[in-house]
Amino acid sequence: MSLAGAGTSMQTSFDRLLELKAFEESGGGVKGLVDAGITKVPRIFVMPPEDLAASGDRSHTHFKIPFIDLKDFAGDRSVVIDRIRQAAEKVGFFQVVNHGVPVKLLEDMLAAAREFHELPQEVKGEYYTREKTKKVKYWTNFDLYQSKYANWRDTLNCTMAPEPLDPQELPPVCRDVIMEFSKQGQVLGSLLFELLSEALGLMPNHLEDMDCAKGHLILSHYYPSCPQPELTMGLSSHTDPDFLTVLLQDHIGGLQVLVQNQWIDVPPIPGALVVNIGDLLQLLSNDRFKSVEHRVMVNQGQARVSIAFFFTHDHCPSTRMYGPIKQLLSEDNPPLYRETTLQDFNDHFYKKGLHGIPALSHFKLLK
Ligand SMILES: O=C(O)CCC(=O)C(=O)O
Ligand SMILES: [Fe+2]
Repeated sequence: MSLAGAGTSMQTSFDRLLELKAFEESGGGVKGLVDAGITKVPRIFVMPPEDLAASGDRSHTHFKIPFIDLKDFAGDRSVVIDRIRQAAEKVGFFQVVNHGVPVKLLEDMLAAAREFHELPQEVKGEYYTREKTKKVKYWTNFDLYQSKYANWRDTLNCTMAPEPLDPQELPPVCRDVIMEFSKQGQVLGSLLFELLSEALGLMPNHLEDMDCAKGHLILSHYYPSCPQPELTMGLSSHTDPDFLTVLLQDHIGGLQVLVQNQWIDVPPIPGALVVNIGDLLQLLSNDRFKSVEHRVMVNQGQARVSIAFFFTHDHCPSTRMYGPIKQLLSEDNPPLYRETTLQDFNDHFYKKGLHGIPALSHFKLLK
């Protein structure tokens, strides 16, 4: 395979397509490039400096991503709900501890994901696919052909619910741990949707009764060490196309959130989980809760692993319509979005990819 390094020649869209195809046909993702010993970032990954730049000067901000101890919830529920409401309205992100998922399971999940991505290519290559109907997909850049720049990241994408996944479909190195993580994540999801419902002033079961916790994907991401981290990104700036995301990150760091036009680090905290509001919850809450832009920087030296637990439905056609929740609307707060099915929302998002106009604006009602 020939993939030219950064800055070797003028780039044409024809070149780009050829290079994307060569990358795809290699079947080894970004990790495969690194294992092959590349010393320059191939052109398909190179982002212009303005897209890479940190907006604002981070050294002047003391802002910290909210940190919420769910243990307090047993004592004073309203305190936890207030904190969650503030975080969901202002930042769209918070970290939780004492969330009920055993810390040992978190460690095992990260280790198993790393083990999968570090398997020899001939072994993990069996799972490499872009086939939409497959519930277990190992791939790189879900939007490889749609987005302007490829990201420095590979993913094992598992659709776990609502239709149960046959564990035999999962790679043996991470089979048991993914099944257990799915079970425990589901329990935490129910609790979070309960607290978020109350934070919106609704009955505790409101969001779960709308099937927000019914489906989930587990995305095991691997961000290989990068020879020129100043030229590319692990994951471009985006918002999540789901109701809610629970993210487990390892100790390396690199996740940043855009708060008041400044990129703020989400520091790894052992045993903690990062929670963020997705586009669909912003839509349901009529913009009260915010689905906020975030991105992942890469580094030279260490590969990073993260596990994103996406609450949404994939592979599950449902005619259920999702729009701003009626109880939250009033004359002063008219609906900002039209109703959509998850199928339509997902189709729009996957056709578009990560870059460009945010998916939610497609569903916005014209004023
Ligand atoms: O790897 C991370 O820290 C973030 C992953 C993420 O944002 C996503 O999967 O949407
Ligand atoms: Fe994300």
